Formats: sequence, C-alpha cells, structure tokens
Amino acid sequence: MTAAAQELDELCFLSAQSMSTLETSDHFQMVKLLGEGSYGKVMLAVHKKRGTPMALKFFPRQSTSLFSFLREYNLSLSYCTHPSLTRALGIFFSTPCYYVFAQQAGLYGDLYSVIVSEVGVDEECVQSVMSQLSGAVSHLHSIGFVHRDIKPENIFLCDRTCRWVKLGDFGLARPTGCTIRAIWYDSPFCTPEVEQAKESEKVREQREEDGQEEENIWITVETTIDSWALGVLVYCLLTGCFPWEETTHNDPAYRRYKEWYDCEMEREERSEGLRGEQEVIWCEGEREKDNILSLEMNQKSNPVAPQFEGFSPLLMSLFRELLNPQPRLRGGPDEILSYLGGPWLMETEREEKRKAEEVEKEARKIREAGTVEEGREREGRGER
Ligand SMILES: Nc1ncnc2c1ncn2[C@@H]1O[C@H](COP(=O)(O)OP(=O)(O)OP(=O)(O)O)[C@@H](O)[C@H]1O
Repeated sequence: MTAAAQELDELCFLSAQSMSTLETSDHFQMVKLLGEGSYGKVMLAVHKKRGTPMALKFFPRQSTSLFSFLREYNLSLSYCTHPSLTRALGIFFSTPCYYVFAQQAGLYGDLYSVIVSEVGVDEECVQSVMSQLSGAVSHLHSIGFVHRDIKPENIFLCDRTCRWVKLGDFGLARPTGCTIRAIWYDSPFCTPEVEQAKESEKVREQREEDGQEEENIWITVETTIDSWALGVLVYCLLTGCFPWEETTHNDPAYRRYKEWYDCEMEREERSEGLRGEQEVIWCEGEREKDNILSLEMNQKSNPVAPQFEGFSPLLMSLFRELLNPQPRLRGGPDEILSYLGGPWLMETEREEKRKAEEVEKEARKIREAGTVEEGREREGRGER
C-alpha cells in the first residue's frame, strides 16, 4: 500500500470516531437541488447561523458503506488543496437515512449543462478549462491518487463563463498502483485497456447464472486513466459530441481513430528508420536517392478519422498523447500545458463553429422572447 493510501485509511479510522448525528434542518437551510448522481443527491444549503453557502452531499446509508463515504470526504478535505479541485469544508455527519458532508459549492452548474446547451465551447475557453484541469489532475497524481471519473458532469463552474472550474466527485478516486477489478462501461471515457473486461463480464454473468465462482480481471490503477478522460473531454468541449460511443473495436468511429493512430505510429517508425538510412546515404553522397525516399514518405499520407477532421495538427498531436491506445505510452495531464496558446481548430472549422454559434444565439433569443411573451399573455389572462 502506498504512503498516501495508508494516510487516507488512517484519516478514515480517526474521523469515524468523531462523526456526529445531526438533524440537517436544525443547522442548514436548503436552497435548491444542485444535482443527483448514482450515489446520492447534492443540495445547495446555507448554514443557518453563519449564512455560509455550501454544497451538502447526501449518501443514502442503505447503499453506502461508512468507509467509502469517509474516504471521499477525507480525500476532498485533506488532499484537494488545488484551486481547481472541490474541497470539503470540515463538516460531516449522519442522519437516520444519510451520511452527509459539506463541500465548496459550484454555483453555476456543471460542464455537462454547458456542452448540451451549446455547439461546443469556444476554443479559448476550452484551453482555459483544460489548463486548470491539467493543474488539478497533476496535483492529485503528485500526491498519489487517480480520479478515475473525469467527465463533464463532475466539473463544476464557479462563474457563468467557465473561467474558473473545479473538478469534483472523488467517489471513484483510488491510490495509484492499487489493484482493482476491471469494470468495462459503455462510454468513450472508458479506456481501451478495459475492453478485455467487456467479454469477461458476459462470462461472469453466465457463471453467476450457473452458480459458479466469479472470475475477475484485475487491473492496476494508473494515472493514464485520467489522461484518457482528459483527451475525450477536450473533444466533447470543442464539438459538443463524443468522438465515439464506446472505446471498443466494435465501435466503427473508435476503430477508424485506432487505424489512424496505428498508421501514424508506423509512419513514425519508418521515418526514424529512414533517418538512420539517410546518414548512410549522405555518407555515400547519393542525394537523389534521399530525395526520392522523402517523396515516397509524403505520398503515403494518413488522413485523420472523419470525426477529427476539423482539428489542427497541434491538437492532433495532443490527442496522440492523451488518447494513446497504449497506456504505457500515454502522456500525462501536464502535457496539455505545452499545447496551449496555438490554434486547436482548423480555420474552416472555426468559421463553421462561429456560424453555428450565431444561429444558436438567435434561436435562444427567439426562445427567450417567446417565453416573455407567453408570460405577458398569461398575466393578461390573470393566470400566474
Ligand atoms: N460541490 C458541488 N457544487 C455544485 N454542484 C455539485 C457539487 N457536487 C455535485 N454537484 C452536482 O451534483 C451532481 C452529482 O454529484 P456527484 O457527481 O458528486 O454525485 P455522484 O452520485 O457521486 O455521481 P456519479 O453518478 O457521477 O458518481 C453533479 O453532476 C453536479 O451537477
């Protein structure tokens, strides 16, 4: 077990002893529901005496182990010190039905709501979001944890224009290097190295039906899981879509991307080989041969997968780092910093996006005007 994992376990044991039982409404005024996930609900609340706003995360006791609740709370409280990580506030308690802890609240929703309501976020804003997440995720990795659930729904907005975002939901975070059961899930955020678990899940279900013992595939938790998710996130932010439905060879869009990637690798290997050969050629003074070889290399071009066509070569190199199908060769989140400042979209794509944004803006204006008009009409009819 790593030092970070041991320290976190210790914090969980210690905090278990000081958890109090509270009546939520004695201390907090509920303002609104911020969101719901598979583990529970998150409410915006205000502390009754101090007036401090916060997010209260409720975990049903029936379906949550005390240890997993305390692990998420303590990780957020003690390790999430980066400005783009959502920090717990030191308040945790239980009620008859829930375990609850308080966290800094993102008051402007999450990135998912931005992506679904727009045709992708503008390029400058995407770069700003990614630079913040690069720092936040590198920080988590540097202290020995992998987030394992980076997705738009878990990135909260601290202002209306996404200038300040915070990564949250540390429920799946685990210490780097620990071993867990591989779980395949139907999403582009699932890494390609888990594809083998898809088949084994079918086998497991069958064994369960037959009353046989479970047979699991185990994987080591690596930081490269988060790099993959950051790559998919860049794509989602820029386009408002996913690059493929699921990261498996059965998915045609992923297969096309993988073919492009493999071809790129082959080209790279070939050109490295040629560079070595060139030295011999130059030594022999055969310049013409050298020129022919270069021409041949250029002719064997490798068009990108269609869903990546609007992206600049700079961004494609970043994708090659983050969306590297081979986890051992995948770049870390800090790589993102070397790709900021330059263009991520091709000029034609930028123009298309501008037009689509204009159309979307107009449509929104019409929708809003319609709502105001309907409101007036209703008022005129004396309805509320
Ligand atoms: N601190 C916060 N500030 C603002 N909104 C939040 C906060 N925490 C959670 N939310 C909202 O609540 C939703 C669910 O929260 P969260 O992802 O933490 O729950 P979960 O049950 O662990 O979800 P998941 O199913 O992704 O594991 C988020 O998508 C987000 O919209």
